[in-house]
Amino acid sequence: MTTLAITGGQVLLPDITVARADVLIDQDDGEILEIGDDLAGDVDETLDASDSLVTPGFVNGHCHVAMTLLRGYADDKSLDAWLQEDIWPTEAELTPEDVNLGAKLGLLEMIKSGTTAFADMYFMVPQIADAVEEAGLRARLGHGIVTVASDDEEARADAREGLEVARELDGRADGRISTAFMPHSLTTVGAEYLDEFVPQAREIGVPIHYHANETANEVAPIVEERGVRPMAYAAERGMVEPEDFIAHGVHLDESEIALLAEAGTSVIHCPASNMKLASGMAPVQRMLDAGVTVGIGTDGAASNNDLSMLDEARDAAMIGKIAGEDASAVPAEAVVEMMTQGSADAIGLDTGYLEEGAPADLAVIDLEQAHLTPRHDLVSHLAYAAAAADVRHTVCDGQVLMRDREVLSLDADAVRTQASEAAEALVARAEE
Ligand SMILES: CSC[C@H]1O[C@@H](n2cnc3c(O)ncnc32)[C@H](O)[C@@H]1O
Ligand SMILES: [Zn+2]
Repeated sequence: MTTLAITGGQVLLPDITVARADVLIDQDDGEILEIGDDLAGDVDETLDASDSLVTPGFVNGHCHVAMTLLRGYADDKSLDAWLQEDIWPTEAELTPEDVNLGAKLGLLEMIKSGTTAFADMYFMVPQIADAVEEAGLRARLGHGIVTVASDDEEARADAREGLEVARELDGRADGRISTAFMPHSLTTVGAEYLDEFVPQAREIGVPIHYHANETANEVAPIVEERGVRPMAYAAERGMVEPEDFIAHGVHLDESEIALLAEAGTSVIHCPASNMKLASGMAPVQRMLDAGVTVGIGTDGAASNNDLSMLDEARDAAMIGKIAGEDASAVPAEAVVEMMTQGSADAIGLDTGYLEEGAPADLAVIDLEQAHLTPRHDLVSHLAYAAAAADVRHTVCDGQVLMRDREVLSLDADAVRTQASEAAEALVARAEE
C-alpha cells in the first residue's frame, strides 16, 4: 500500500466544524484511512498543512468547462442575446481539439482553486473525458442536447448522441467519470424528444440534468403553451426524479419548490452567472427550508468569468441574503455545506466529505494570509474571505494534483499557451 499524509492542519469535518488533525490516505484505493492527531501507519509521501485548513475538494455542480475559450469574449448581455448573438455562433466553429484544450484550461483552473469534482454539459464530450482523465479530477459528464432550430433527423441524432455518451463514457478514468443524460433546457428541447428519449436514459440508469427556470423568458412560454409551471411540465416528462438535478432554478414558485422537495430532485445554484446575465435571484433559503438539496456551480467561464468555487461560495452567501431580505439567510455553514456535500449529493458522486473510508478528495488552504487573519472562524473564512490563490495543495482519488501551488497532472504553461492560441483562432473563424 502507498500512503500519503496531510500533516499539521485543521480539518473541516462533515458536520461543518473544524478540528486539528492529520489525514492518512491509501493512494492505491484512493481512500482516507485515518483522520486523527496521532497517525499510526507508515507514510510514503507527506503534504504539509501547517497554518492551513484541509477541506473536502470543492464540487462544482454545473459547468461547461470548455467555455474557458470564450472567457471575456461576450460580456454584459442577457442570456438570450448572449447565447444567440455571440455564444452559439462561435460554438458552431469549435473543433474537437478546441474542446479538449478549453477543458484542460478549465481543469487547470479548477485544480488551482481546490475543485476536485464537477458536473459538465457540453458538446464533443469524449474530448472532455480525455482531459478529465489526464487532469485527474472526478466528473459527471453529458452531451448537451438542443433540438430547436434542427429538423427531426438532426434532433433525433443529437438525442441519440446524448444516450451514447451516457452509455459509453460511464466508468471511464478508473471510475472517476460518470455520465448523465443532458437535454439543454425545457425550452430548447422539444417535448416529443424528451418523451421519447428520457425513458431510454432511465434504462441506461443515468440521471437527467438540464437548465430550468433560469430566466423569466423560459417560464412564460411553458405556462402559456402548456398551462403548467416548468417543473410540473418536467415532471410530466419524467424528469423530476431523486437522481435528477437542475441548473439555476431562479424563477421557481412555491409549488415548484414543494415538487422538487417531494421528488428529491436537486438544484444547482449558479449565483455569479445569474447575476452577470441578470437572470435573477434564486430562492435558495426557501429551497433549503423546504428540504431541497442545493449545490453550487459556476456555470461556464463565459458567464462568470472564473471557475473558482470560493468566489461562488461568497456570491451565494451574499445574494442569498439579498434574495431573502434577511442577513441570516444562506449563512456561512450552509454555503460550505452546499459547495461540498450539497453539490456532491446533487450530482450523485460519492465525494465532498472527509472521514475514514471516504474518497481522498481534498484541498489544503493556506491560512497565512492577511485576508485570512485573525482566525476566529475558519468556516466563515471559507465562505467569505478565502480565494483561489490561497489553495496550496489539491488531491483527488488519493493522487496529488497540485503540490505547493504547482499543478502536477497538467503542464500549466503549455495548456495556457495552446488554449489561448485555440481561442484566438476560434474567434477569428467565427468573425470571418
Ligand atoms: C448544448 S451544450 C450546453 C450549452 O449551454 C450553453 N450555456 C452556457 N451557459 C448557459 C446558461 O447559463 N444557460 C443556458 N445555456 C448556457 C453553452 O453555451 C452550450 O451551448
Ligand atoms: Zn449552464
